[in-house]
Amino acid sequence: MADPPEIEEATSTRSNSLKISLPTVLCTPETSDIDSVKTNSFVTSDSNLSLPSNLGTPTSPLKASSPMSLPTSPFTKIYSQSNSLGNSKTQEDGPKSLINSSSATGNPRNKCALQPGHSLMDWIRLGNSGKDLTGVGGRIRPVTHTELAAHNTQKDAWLAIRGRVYNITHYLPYHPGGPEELMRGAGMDATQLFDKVHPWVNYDSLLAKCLVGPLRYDLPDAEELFDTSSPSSKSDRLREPSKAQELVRKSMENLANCITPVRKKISNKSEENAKGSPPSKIMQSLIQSSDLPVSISRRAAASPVKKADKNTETPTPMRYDWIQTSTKLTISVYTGPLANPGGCARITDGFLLIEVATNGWLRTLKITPEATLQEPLQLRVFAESGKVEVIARKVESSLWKGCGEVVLGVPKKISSPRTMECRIMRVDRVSHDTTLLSLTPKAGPVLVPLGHHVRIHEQMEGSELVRSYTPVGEGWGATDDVLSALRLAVKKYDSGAMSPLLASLKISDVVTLSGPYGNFELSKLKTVKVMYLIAAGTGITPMLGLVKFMLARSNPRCERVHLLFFNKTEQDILFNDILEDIAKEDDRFVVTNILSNAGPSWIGHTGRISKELLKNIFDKDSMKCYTKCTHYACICGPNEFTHTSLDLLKQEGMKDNCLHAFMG
Ligand code: HEM
Repeated sequence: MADPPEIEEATSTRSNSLKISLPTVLCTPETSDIDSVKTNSFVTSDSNLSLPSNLGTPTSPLKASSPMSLPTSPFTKIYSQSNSLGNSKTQEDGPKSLINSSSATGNPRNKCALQPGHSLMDWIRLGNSGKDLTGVGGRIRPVTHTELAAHNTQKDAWLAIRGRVYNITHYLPYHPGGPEELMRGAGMDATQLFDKVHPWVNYDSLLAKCLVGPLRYDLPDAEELFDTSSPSSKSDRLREPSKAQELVRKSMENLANCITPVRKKISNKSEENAKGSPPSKIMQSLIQSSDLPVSISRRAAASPVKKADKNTETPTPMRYDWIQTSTKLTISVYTGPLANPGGCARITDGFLLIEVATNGWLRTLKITPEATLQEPLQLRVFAESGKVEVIARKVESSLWKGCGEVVLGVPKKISSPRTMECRIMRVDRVSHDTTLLSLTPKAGPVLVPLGHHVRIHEQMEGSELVRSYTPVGEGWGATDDVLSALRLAVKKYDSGAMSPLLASLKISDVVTLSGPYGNFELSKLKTVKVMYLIAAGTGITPMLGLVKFMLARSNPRCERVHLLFFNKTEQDILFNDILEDIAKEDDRFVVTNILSNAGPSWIGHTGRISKELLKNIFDKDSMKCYTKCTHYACICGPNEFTHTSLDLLKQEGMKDNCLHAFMG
């Protein structure tokens, strides 16, 4: 699913002679040779060109001596005062003094050799790949000091600088000073530490995709807020902002910092920009050279909601937002935390149509883009925040004034599932009898809510055969080169009516799908920290998405996911390697395989689901439901297996509210 790399390593020269040197200095061995460090990013220059926030901070308007002498690194703030050592570097110092070849700390340089594949360009590529680097689904939200402090391990590290909290977990191996150095700032407000080491580093560009949200000040207790011990007279206290006012001011400032539209930071003439003036040519070429996000909408709009009928529930308003690079337009639709949306997107007669379904309601967005967009569209969801993202490619690479005209449809109640023609794009084998079919709907990508399924319809001898399949999502065996595909794991039963037919399907064949179906409610996992997943055979498919969702969620952070996976023989265990890899990487995930027909070499559990087995594997006491439960169990497999499992879990003290059985 990664975008093709659009950025060239090192230096790229544009037709207007603008030379943009990307900061090879961050990855090259150190040298005192002047020529070879000319690409060093610590240059000072003097003109009033401003970069978008991703290229320069608002507090440090980019200065260049001429349009031709732009700083070599868009990722490093230009500094013309002094560094942490007090070494003044002004333009008058001449070219030599523009080069900073000493350590930020005053020690000999202690930059680390980065592992292969961890250069700055690799980091930018990762940022552009669509991977969620925030770890919280990409939705900006306030973070308290207490929450920040909890994220202080190499596997889960957050840090705050100037009121913004960033998830630095993914950046650790890319940090030129080494992960250990960066970890010194983990779990805390690292502004001072950062400024002490390298105040010029443009952290907000580098970590733009890692932004979690503004740092919220924990509420002080009443005594502290209304400090009565102060000897100052009332009039004096009125003049000084109170602690409460100061707290509100700081929180608001941090929040504004995080939500200030990037567009505003593109230039000092932000208002003009907001009204629609496109960035200058120089800006355009800079932006195009990196394909970083350059503008987002000023305000998210909400969809109109039908007048509430007294007796019928009404949908919550849908908000949307957009962001662009020179080559892509991304529309984000916010459905709310754990709303578990379904949806689809397509381009029809030049319009971009987006449909989003939650809670039985369908909402539509019809966008008349400023210029032509092309397929294939990419559609994905951030399950925790409920954000749906549609990414469309621009036919011609340029920056638009806006995303185009948007018409929000009136929400409609969904009456029946859709039927769609899908083309097979890939066929991958995942076990001796199971194939993974990657299908793309002809009309455009479709999003199936987590834990929901689709049905395949096949005609055979005049009658229609129907089978249910839960899409397995990305990263489960097939390479993810088919954008927004539905991936279905189809097990072949030799005596089956339909599965042999499906197993014989080839690339380019067309099948009819309907859906989505299901009654799984993701919102029931709102407070869940411990998840029990009990699956048999292909009943593993709905569990896969849940494993990934639970391990990735941050609020609350999941403590444990325990998968009990029942199969006949060892070779029947689907996605075994991947599950094992996840368990190796994340000790919160535990897989227990149980075989009913184990070979002589099997040393694991055997048998069928039973009270004894559950007692052996699970901590019995932790399964009991009390008033406020933070655990949940999901079951999927043949009917008899599902019913037995449900009964056993209830006997162990689990209540209906904490149980879900996936039934085809
Ligand atoms: C707050 C805790 C941090 C510490 C203790 C730290 C420490 C260091 C150290 C010791 C170096 C090597 C400096 C040298 O001698 O050349 C370095 C380099 C660097 N760090 Fe950090 N760092 C921190 C945070 C960050 C953050 C948040 C970012 C941005 C995302 C960042 C980006 C960089 C870059 C780009 C360099 C290379 C700059 C150069 O060439 O001098 N660092 N860091």
